[in-house]
Amino acid sequence: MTNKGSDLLVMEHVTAGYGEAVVLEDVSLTIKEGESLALLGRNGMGKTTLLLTMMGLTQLHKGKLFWKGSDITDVTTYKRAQAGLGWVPQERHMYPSLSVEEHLTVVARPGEWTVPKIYQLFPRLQERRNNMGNQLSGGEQQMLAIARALMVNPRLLLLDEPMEGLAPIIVQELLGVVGRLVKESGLSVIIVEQHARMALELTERVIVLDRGRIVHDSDSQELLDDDAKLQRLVAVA
Ligand SMILES: Nc1ncnc2c1ncn2[C@@H]1O[C@H](COP(=O)(O)OP(=O)(O)OP(=O)(O)O)[C@@H](O)[C@H]1O
Repeated sequence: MTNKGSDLLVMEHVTAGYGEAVVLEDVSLTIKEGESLALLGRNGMGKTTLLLTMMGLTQLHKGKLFWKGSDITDVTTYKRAQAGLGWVPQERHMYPSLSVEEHLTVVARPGEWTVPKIYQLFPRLQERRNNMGNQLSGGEQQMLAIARALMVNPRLLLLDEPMEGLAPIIVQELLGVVGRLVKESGLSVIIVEQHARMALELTERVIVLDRGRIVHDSDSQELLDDDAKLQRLVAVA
């Protein structure tokens, strides 16, 4: 069960980008405890930039960010991660010389998520526990990337295109895991995904970005039920 509750992350009138270049324009967004959000939009519309901005990895031009009510606008990425923002970037950044289990233990922080609990969620990682980072398939690497972020015991998990480049059978396996995370863990999750319907089926709420602005915000089911609108917003193949 999700635990709908208080505001977790609040962005107020955020304008951000890279150096002088503005990518996000006047974005205001509130993520609540336990909420699951699909972040959709065509290529280059600013989805990754929005996640990077939450982590403090872009140039903020205007606006403010709050985490559980505290102003984190000027807080470093490291401190944001410690406070509970867990980022799973598109590039998976595995270490060839660390085993699967070492990837998990080096980042572990006290909390609900432990190695045994991770292995329950990802039995495949338990099977591969002694494999090195460079001896894993793409799907296993993605599972490990998510598992590693969970070991930090975040409150909000940011998943940037977790299914990208994976074989359909692995996508199904990963979908099952992410679905369980979203529905059972009480964690807040934001999923950036090119496969819009897949993301909508996993989540409760959706926002769509168009040229750096939020142009749609609704229940995920509502957008799933309105095919014409979904086509217009994200040009689903
Ligand atoms: N490091 C960077 N420096 C300058 N501009 C960048 C940088 N990264 C991305 N951009 C630009 O920011 C805009 C938004 O990119 P972003 O990656 O956030 O989009 P996206 O919606 O995640 O797209 P995609 O689905 O292709 O990943 C694009 O115009 C892109 O060219």
